[in-house]
Amino acid sequence: MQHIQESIYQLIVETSTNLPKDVRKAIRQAKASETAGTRSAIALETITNNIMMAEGDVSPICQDTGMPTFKVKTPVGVNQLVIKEAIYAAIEQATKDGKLRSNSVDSLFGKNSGNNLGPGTPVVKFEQHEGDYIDIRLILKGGGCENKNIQYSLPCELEGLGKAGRDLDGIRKCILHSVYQAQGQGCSAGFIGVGIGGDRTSGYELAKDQLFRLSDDENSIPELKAMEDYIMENANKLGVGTMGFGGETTLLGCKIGVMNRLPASFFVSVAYNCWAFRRLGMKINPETGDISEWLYKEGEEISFTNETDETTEAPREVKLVAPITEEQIRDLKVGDVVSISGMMYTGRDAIHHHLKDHDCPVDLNGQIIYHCGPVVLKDEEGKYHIKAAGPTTSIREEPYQGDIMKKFGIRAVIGKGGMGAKTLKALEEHGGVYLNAIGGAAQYYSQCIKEVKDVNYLEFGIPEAMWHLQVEDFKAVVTMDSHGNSLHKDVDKSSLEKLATMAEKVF
Ligand SMILES: O=C(O)C[C@H](O)C(=O)O
Ligand code: SF4
Repeated sequence: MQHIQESIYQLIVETSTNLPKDVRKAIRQAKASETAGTRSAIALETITNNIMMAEGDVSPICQDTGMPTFKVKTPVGVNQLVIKEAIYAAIEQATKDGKLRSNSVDSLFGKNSGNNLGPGTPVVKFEQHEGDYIDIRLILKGGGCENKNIQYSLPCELEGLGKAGRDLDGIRKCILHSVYQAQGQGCSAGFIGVGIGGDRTSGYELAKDQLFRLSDDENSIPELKAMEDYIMENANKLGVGTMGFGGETTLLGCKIGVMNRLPASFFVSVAYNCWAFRRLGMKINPETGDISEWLYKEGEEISFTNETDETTEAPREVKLVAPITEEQIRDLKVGDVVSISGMMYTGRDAIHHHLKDHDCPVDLNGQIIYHCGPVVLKDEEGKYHIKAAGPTTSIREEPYQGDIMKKFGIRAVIGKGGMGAKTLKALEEHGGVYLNAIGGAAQYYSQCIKEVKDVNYLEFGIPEAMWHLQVEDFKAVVTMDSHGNSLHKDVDKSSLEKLATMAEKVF
């Protein structure tokens, strides 16, 4: 098996940089269903551009390269320890080469291991099979969509839908609710894997296993096929849309599996995966370790074309260069597009937590904070280069954001998925704005970053450090303004109303 490490390295690189065909097909269909010129259509344009850029540059589609999860099937007699070692070595190499972000963090002390190895990372599951080849599949599932996974214990009470009982209709309600509760925060439109039954652990495992199915396969259980079709049709009526901007496509795929349960338990577990659904696999020759076949790659090439016939009026575009004045911020309204040039500073979980009771090494008065944990490489001269840099989910900073904006005079924050009532109030009082960038579009934004000027707090690890970025024409949409308006609040409300129309029994 002398080539096994190289084969696994290729699997990791390809998974991080090149979306499988069934996923591309679903995204292409979503794009075709949106009216050109709408916010969702523009977001999908950025997403499809990003997919093509990542493939062309062999760079990560999204900066969050997730929890690497390997499923390995071996013929009887193959040494699984050798495969495990090869996986670890390939993971380390792919991290060094900027194909994976260092994502393994000590849960007690916050230290990033730097090489994506550590207790529980990566996830590797082995099974034996009757085949004469090694089957290795990999999913790179990011943290933002992982946070939107949800597990229901039936019977339960669901907002909008009422009581969900221990029957098919109760399951239907849970699945619809799971899509509603994700809103745009898991970078919708998403794919869901659903596990019915099991215990809390095996239920989630079953849900994740569904993500290894092709998104256009057919369920062999008629009841579940009917449920998958129903969910695809009806979840897309919720109007959450791409990135929670509203629109026609909220769900790109739904796969449901079932297993037995205990008499006292009835779990419905849902694994939510963002549009950047990175899943590939390969068959490997157990003698040499060479790749004999790629999985999830059958069929014609799926590429994307750019629409030009805009039928809706293009949104207003405002140019911003920091430091920004309160007057400039008060002029911005939900729906405006801003194009930023000049400086912005990254800050996410660790920085927000730190700044709440510390000073900042840079003057943030009038400045822009970008919720982003980039992939960064250092060259031989010691200069940093951004390899991928899309936004992270902003709601995690909800407890701190308003106070920090006021304390340091920050005028704008960029992130994705929107923020809550506390931040909205602070934006109004202080004169601040929330800007939504397109989640997962890490290559698209990385190309707007012209230089890394400096970095602070590198001891928090690469994703959590404060990177000083010089950008040019970095585009984002105003989704929360200083006049009390929030697109996220509006979409949540209207999608909950839609959900409530689906309360009646169907199955
Ligand atoms: O950690 C990140 O960069 C992003 C994360 O996957 C998210 O969706 O919030
Ligand atoms: S930022 Fe969005 S696209 Fe990237 S991993 Fe997180 S949820 Fe997925």
